[in-house]
Amino acid sequence: MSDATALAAENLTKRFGGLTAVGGLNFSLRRGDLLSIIGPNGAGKTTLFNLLTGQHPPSDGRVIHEGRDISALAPEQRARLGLGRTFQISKTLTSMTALENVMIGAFLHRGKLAAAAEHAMHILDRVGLARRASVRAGTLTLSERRRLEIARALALDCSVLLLDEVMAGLNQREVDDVIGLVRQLHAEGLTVLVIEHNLKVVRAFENRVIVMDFGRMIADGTPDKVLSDPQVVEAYLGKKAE
Ligand SMILES: Nc1ncnc2c1ncn2[C@@H]1O[C@H](COP(=O)(O)OP(=O)(O)OP(=O)(O)O)[C@@H](O)[C@H]1O
Repeated sequence: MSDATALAAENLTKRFGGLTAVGGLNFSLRRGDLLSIIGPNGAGKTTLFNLLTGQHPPSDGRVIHEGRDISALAPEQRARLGLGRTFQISKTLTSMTALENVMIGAFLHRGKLAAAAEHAMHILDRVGLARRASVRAGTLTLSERRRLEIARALALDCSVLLLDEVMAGLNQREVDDVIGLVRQLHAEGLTVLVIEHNLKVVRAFENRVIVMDFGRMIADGTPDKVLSDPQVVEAYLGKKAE
């Protein structure tokens, strides 16, 4: 795996009036890294994603992608550079089929309908949804919709994938399946950032974790190290880590 920096935050800050949702965050990811981001409700995790993918302009600091400052770029421009994401509130178009949902993104990049359909089908297969291609997205199960969200991000040929609580509401078997999918995408070379509340998932990934609290990073390291850090236990868990 190359050690080139895929994505970095430099003093990244977002203020909403008097509230600092993200305050002076610094981290750097190499291509092919997998990073979990945890923290209590309101810690600033989704705001961090919004800063990285351009939904929010930063109040201060910079977002660096492959060595280039992309802080002033719009979300679509960042998507074209390879930043793909899912949203906490699904953006799948429920009246369209799974295939059509993925084709929209594929079409943006390919510009020809037949090529977009072929690419979208390939992606549905990659996320395990090929058999559901012609089913309306609104009738998919929650777990399938999460896969579809991921497929929509992949359709934009992303090299960095940001997943915002894709496991929320899934049962254990479904969580295990999505963990498998994320591992597979990571093994294929994607750089992956995962916002996650389920600590079993964070442990399962066995990769770097950063912990946010009140917009700041309070810990950074392996799951074992981070989840036994007294500051994390107090701030995040409010009790002894499982
Ligand atoms: N557009 C906004 N305008 C004003 N305040 C906001 C906005 N977006 C987020 N906030 C505030 O910023 C803080 C961080 O919110 P954020 O959604 O990033 O937290 P989070 O860690 O993702 O929480 P959760 O785990 O509940 O999703 C919260 O206090 C939230 O109310």
